Amino acid sequence: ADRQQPILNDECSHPAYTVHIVATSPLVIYISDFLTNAEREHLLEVTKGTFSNSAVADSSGAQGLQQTRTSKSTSVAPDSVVDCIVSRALSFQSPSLHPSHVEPLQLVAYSQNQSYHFHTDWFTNPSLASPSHGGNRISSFFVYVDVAPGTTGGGTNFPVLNAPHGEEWCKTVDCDAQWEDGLTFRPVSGNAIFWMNMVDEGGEMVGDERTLHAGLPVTSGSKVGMNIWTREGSLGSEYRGV
Ligand SMILES: O=C(O)CCC(=O)C(=O)O
Ligand SMILES: [Fe+2]
Repeated sequence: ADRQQPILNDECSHPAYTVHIVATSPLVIYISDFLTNAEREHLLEVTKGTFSNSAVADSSGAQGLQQTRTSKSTSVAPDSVVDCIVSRALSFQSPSLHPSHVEPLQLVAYSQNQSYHFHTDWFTNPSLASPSHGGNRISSFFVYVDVAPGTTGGGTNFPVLNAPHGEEWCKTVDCDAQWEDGLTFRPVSGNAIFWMNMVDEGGEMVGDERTLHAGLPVTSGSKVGMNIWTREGSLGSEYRGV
């Protein structure tokens, strides 16, 4: 009777998330309710006090601090809840995708006036996409883990992509944005954006320039997001922290 009760079930049950295709080239999919509230709280709890200034890889491949990314980041250590989220992200993509293709999950926290300038998640520097790195980042999930009530700004903007038409999109897409600014997702807790970073060019997979995106400045409130990056191949164990 005095046995400690697990906070969450270890069975890894998945929420009934819903998906909508936003674009087919590049493939962009919007996912509602990708995380449960219990998972969101768990991620915040296990990373509390571990955030430090976000790094960016420069053209030489070196990781450094830059004004283009003013948020704070942390890696999430694997546990049963985290592994369950990873398995969800894997099976979303393919039933045959091996967990070794996924990078350690990263949380990124923005407070007022913080942002992440335009970038691609795939690396332009081949040294960061070598076979031991599992090649390049084939896909990205950006998950809104926690958006404070009343937060303004903090959308995720794809300047080269077109916003889908229709009133029904306006909860998830910023319908007030200028057409020429491209596609901007509103930050909504628990929801996620999935996209493919690479495209087949004559039989070779290359980074897709159209996946350029930014984390727009949070103008008030705060936002915590999570990156789930999948590599083309198996990531060496030294990069998976195991
Ligand atoms: O904050 C966002 O909306 C996007 C963040 C992002 O693109 C990243 O962390 O790679
Ligand atoms: Fe990104």
